[in-house]
Amino acid sequence: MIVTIDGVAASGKSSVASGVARALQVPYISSGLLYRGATLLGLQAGLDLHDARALLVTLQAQPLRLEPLAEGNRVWHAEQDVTEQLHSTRMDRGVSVVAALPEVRAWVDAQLRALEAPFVAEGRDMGTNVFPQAPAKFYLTASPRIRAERRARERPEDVPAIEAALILRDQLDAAQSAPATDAVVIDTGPLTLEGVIEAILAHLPARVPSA
Ligand SMILES: Nc1ncnc2c1ncn2[C@@H]1O[C@H](COP(=O)(O)OP(=O)(O)OP(=O)(O)O)[C@@H](O)[C@H]1O
Ligand SMILES: Nc1ccn([C@@H]2O[C@H](COP(=O)(O)O)[C@@H](O)[C@H]2O)c(=O)n1
Repeated sequence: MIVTIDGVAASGKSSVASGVARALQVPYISSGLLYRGATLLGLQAGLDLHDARALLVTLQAQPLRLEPLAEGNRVWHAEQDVTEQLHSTRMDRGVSVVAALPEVRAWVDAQLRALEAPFVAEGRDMGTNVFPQAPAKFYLTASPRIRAERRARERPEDVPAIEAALILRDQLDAAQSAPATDAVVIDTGPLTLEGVIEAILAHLPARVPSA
């Protein structure tokens, strides 16, 4: 069984995916972490983030590993856990450039498709491109202001600056962020985190066929 949860930036995808996965007692997969990991390697190597060839050479020479722990996914680079370096304003600015490169997308897709189901996968194109065969698909939205207010509780930045950055990232990610035609779209704005998780669980068939 694969459940996909896609959506716009900071719509709650990873928090919701974690809660749904916990309820189903399966792992969850944060695909965005692989794009963030690729961005980190590019920045550390001083590469032009538009240079797909150089990025791929770096990724192949220094593999990244996604560890889908229930309490929060981790990313390993060789023997080093680099997860804490992946969520910052600097990383948010660079990641959409890297994620627009077809070669990097193919690299991430291959990593994800190699994982053994069952799991809950969250990102932008889990339901459309990576796991189109998934039997249960969801797409999370919320207004930029609400998302910025939520994020401001995690980062010491003001709401308008976060909101502007989220709107920009949504625009840069638009090509890969359309909801699947068979996804259930949930506006998380009026819902609590627990409310979103419950809404998704309520939509799941009692027994989801293997995908
Ligand atoms: N329904 C909700 N009600 C209140 N807060 C929420 C809700 N959903 C998510 N949050 C909070 O919003 C913030 C962003 O959530 P989260 O990091 O899960 O989003 P995301 O879509 O995975 O973000 P990103 O795209 O940047 O990786 C977190 O602080 C989370 O606790
Ligand atoms: N399936 C995906 C997932 C992510 N991206 C890109 O990575 C960035 C970070 O993702 P978060 O989920 O951590 O926000 C995101 O802004 C996209 O650029 C993607 O393209 N496809």
